Amino acid sequence: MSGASWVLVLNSGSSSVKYQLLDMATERRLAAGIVERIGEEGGAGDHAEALRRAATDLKERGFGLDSPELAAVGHRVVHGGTRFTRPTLVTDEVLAGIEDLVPLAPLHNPANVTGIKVARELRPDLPQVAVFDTAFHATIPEAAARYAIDTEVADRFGIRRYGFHGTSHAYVSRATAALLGREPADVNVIVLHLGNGASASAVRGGVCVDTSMGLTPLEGLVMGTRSGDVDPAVIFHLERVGGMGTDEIDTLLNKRSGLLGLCGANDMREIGRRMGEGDAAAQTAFEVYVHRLRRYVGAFTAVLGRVDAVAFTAGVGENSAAVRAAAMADLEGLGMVVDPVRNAVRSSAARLVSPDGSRVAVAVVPTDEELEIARDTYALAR
Ligand SMILES: Nc1ncnc2c1ncn2[C@@H]1O[C@H](COP(=O)(O)OP(=O)(O)O)[C@@H](O)[C@H]1O
Ligand SMILES: CC(=O)OP(=O)(O)O
Ligand SMILES: [Mg+2]
Repeated sequence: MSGASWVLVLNSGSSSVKYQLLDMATERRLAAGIVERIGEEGGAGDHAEALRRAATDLKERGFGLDSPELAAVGHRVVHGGTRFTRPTLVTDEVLAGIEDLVPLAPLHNPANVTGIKVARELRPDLPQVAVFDTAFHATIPEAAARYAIDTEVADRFGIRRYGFHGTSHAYVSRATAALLGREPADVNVIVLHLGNGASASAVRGGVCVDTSMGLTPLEGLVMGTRSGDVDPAVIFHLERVGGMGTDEIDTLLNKRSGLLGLCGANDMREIGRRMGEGDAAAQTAFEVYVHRLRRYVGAFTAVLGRVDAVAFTAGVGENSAAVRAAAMADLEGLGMVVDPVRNAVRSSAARLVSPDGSRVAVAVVPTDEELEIARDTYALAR
């Protein structure tokens, strides 16, 4: 490859496309944007149109995708199954492999496939790299990855814990070690990625050993619109007693549950405001959210045996002092303490919120999935 050093990163979600252009010679962000409300009124009609809007926006800002500086396009792909466990150069065969995984991630993988197809059309000459959310979790041992159901059935249908948000868990666990001035191999970290989707991971010496999401991004923590853990029998009950169909229950648990289902709002800022006004449903939603989080902190403390750091990241983790304080309250016995003054500081930098000399460092570590994807992409494409 020539001296081209720009990487375009595409993160195609179920209803939005986030894009960033980075110059990997300096790791500087040249431009970033988002096309939201895909398929809704006032938004782009579909993902293909959203990507064309992104290309037009970049062109207007002086970064046309026809530029010879563009070296590669990196795509966030949510589900890589057992087949894709590292960043992968996209070929026709790889694209077909990603399409094969659509049944395991029906909300996410179709958008990722469209993103790859449109980017290939725009620049057929460029390497396209798929970076998988599941890849960092490929090291999770069998004891944590296997569900206790009939092995033959599980293997036939690919039912196991895959885990998601892997680029974030990888990036944040390394950045946490750097914040502590230690090597990733020397630290055990619990990473709490709390965005719209939310997941926790247990990272031992840089290697992921457990995570809260499972076969799909539905399991685990309470999320903006997803329920996280429920007794699987809730589904049978809704079918048999509630007369609901499979798709209806899927939509209920993925899109009408979590914080939204509990109080009608999926944004933690609004929940905070409503709690200030004495709204009981918002208070309950907050408490259910925090209780689930604490359960996973406890579980992953046991999984790791020794915890050096707890890292809060993504929209809620980076911005909500209230969630951090509540999640870590009364955990002195586990060595986890939050200093209220440090916790109240607003900053975009990685920082400690625990007092100096704490047994466990509690930290806010901003994630950067796009930079991580751009690094993986550039490393493969150049
Ligand atoms: N200042 C803030 N205080 C509390 N929560 C916030 C704040 N800013 C953002 N959030 C939360 O972060 C969520 C979005 O997180 P983000 O990581 O950007 O999501 P995504 O999964 O879409 O990447 C919002 O829905 C909101 O709940
Ligand atoms: C996998 C997943 O939950 O992604 P997001 O948080 O982008 O919805
Ligand atoms: Mg996110």
